[in-house]
Amino acid sequence: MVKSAVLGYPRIGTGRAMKKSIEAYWAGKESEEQLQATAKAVRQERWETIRNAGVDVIPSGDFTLYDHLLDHSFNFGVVPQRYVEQKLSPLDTFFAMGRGRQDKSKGIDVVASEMGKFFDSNYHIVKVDHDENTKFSVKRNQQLEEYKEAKELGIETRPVMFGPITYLSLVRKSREASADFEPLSLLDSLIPVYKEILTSLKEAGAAEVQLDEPILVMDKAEQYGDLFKKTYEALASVGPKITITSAYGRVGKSIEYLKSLPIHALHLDLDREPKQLDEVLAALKGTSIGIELGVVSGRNIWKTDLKAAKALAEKAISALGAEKVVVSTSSSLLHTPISLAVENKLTAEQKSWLSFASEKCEEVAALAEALNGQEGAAFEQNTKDIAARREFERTSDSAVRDRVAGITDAQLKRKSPFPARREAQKKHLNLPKFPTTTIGSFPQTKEIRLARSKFTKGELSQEDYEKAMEAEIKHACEFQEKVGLDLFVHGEPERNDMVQYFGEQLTGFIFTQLGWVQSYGSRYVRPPIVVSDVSRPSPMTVRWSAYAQSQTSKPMKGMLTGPVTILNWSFPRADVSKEVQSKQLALALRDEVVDLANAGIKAIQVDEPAIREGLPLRKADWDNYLQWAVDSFRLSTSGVEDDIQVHSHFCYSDFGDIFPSIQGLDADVISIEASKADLKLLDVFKNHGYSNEIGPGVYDIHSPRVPGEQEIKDRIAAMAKVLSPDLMIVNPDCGLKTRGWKETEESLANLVAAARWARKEYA
Ligand code: MET
Ligand SMILES: [Zn+2]
Repeated sequence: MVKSAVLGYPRIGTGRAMKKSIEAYWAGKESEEQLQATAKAVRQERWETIRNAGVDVIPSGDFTLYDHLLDHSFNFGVVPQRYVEQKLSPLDTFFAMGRGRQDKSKGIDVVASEMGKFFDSNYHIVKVDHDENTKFSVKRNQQLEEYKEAKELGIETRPVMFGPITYLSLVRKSREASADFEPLSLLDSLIPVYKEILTSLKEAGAAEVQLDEPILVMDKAEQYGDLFKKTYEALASVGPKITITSAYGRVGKSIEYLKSLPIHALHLDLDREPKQLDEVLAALKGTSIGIELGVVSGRNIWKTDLKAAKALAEKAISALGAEKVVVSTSSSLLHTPISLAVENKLTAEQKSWLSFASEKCEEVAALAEALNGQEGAAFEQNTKDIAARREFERTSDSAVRDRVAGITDAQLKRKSPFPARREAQKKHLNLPKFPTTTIGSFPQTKEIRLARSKFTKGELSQEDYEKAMEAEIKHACEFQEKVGLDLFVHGEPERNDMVQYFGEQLTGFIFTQLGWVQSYGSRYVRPPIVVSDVSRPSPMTVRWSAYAQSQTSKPMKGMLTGPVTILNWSFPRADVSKEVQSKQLALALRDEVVDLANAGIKAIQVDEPAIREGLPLRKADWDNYLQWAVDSFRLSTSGVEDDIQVHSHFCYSDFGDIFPSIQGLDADVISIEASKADLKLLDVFKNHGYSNEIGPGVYDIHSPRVPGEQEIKDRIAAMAKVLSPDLMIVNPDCGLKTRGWKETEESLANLVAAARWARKEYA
């Protein structure tokens, strides 16, 4: 019998139940008991959904109130001293590690742990500090708790954890650690903790556990044979049967050592990397290791072609036998929305193309059934739906296709090189040294959100909506005058989201109403879905930027989301390459950039925060990606005269790997995140000699904490050691939409004061 499995499920709850409850708890409006009750109900709902879909292997232990990597650290008792000192309750300590905490009246002031993108997804993990003194223990046995909780509901589950090697590969090395310290060196002291947890699970009756080792899809894991051998020999001896999962890519050469581990099964991501199956089957043949086939995508929302999946699975069955084959999701389903059933604005045709988390559960179940000889109605319907989608894919916009095919080299280049552009821009913009600016968005208050949602629902007329947005933009301009910033932004009040806003105005996208996907903590996004060719019927932002410019004599920075980011933060179509989709977007944005310049906007920022996360996980795949990603950005920004200052923004500072590409974007100014990360990361700009202007963020915007003036001065001074003061601009790490006005005003006032100090200091 072939079994079906699901690796993990969204944690956000129907109706965004968790977000509501967690944020109410933070605001002091809900008690810890109320929050835990919501969490328990959501866990029950998840398990029952998966079980009712007919899935055999149901995950537990993958729930979290913030981030599951943070849970691991916290559960292992890894709580850095700065959090211990705050003397908070365990739950508040956990949240402080995730998002920082400031309560001046109580003397509480602690910054969050570093956040990082999770593999090539738009999900963020919380990377807790580790150093050579880090000790592990079982402070909280979440896997056991959840396993028992499900069992009480009559549901047998497979507990899930990160495997120890991935855990240690993802956490952060603390600033206090010695230079040659590597978290992986803690493996020997972590293994006993895993043994203890696995032993407890076995005693509680768990037959199987799932240890997620996505680090296996990275090149470096090919060197980890000894680590895997040591770890899994130790773990196999105590616990339930172990399935190792390898989501987000291919296991590559690591199969050489994986095939001799004492494990029950190896999971493969066959959505991303179907070609790896043959090699892996050949390696596993003759061993006792079974295979779990991740054929239902955990990353995209297209209906699985069950016929094709069945053919792959049949290969595995004939190589290893049905008893050793499980059909599964390619990764946890946490990257997909919960259910299509609640979407009532999508047409029946559109719905027939798609599959969200709960439908994906039905897919794995239907696939297993078919493989076991009962091709049911669901399978038959799937075949019809897939055929209809293929039919739709054949209809295309030939004007868009032709324009992409006709892209010339000249369209990828600004008129003059940076030094000449800089002179032209100096005259045009008239900014001081250490110019201050922000990354685009200002606080999105309840009133703004209400106005937008009323407008969407038709409860607010176009005219009143525009008035409301203009009032907000006017307020943003007055605010910036008051705090004394130099390069203004309009504040983005009209944007529900930096990708959705553009998608809604372009052809080729569709939108869900409730298709929320967790980005980090209680922040969820609703990625648009690219379903056909993309073009721009009319200007998208010019109206707002021009209005903003009319409100001030300071230069206004136009604000666009870049092609690669729009694509990476959407669900891309599966029938056309990402390169083509990105270039279609780039051409649409190019027209917008030109229109903004014609409307008198002198600086234009094209945000590309997602360019790095789109980087393929395997180095061999990088060049191809970087080529089209950089070309797309250049295509979108090179249609304007030299005096237009092109900015770009990235929410990270680790450019070591991709420096030449960042330089290759040839933006006049880039802003990056730098306040939380190690300033050493800035060395790469010095070492490679970055030639254009740069604004390393001087304070963290993910936390409500207000940075002191001295703190920002120190930050600028430290940065000025690495970067040329002549080329530095001063800005926060990222946009301010998640913040409140009060803390924003205090923070920016300190930022402006620090920049004024720097002008004198480095005169
Ligand atoms: C995630 S990057 C965000 C950039 C955008 N312009 C903003 O300020 O919100
Ligand atoms: Zn950002």
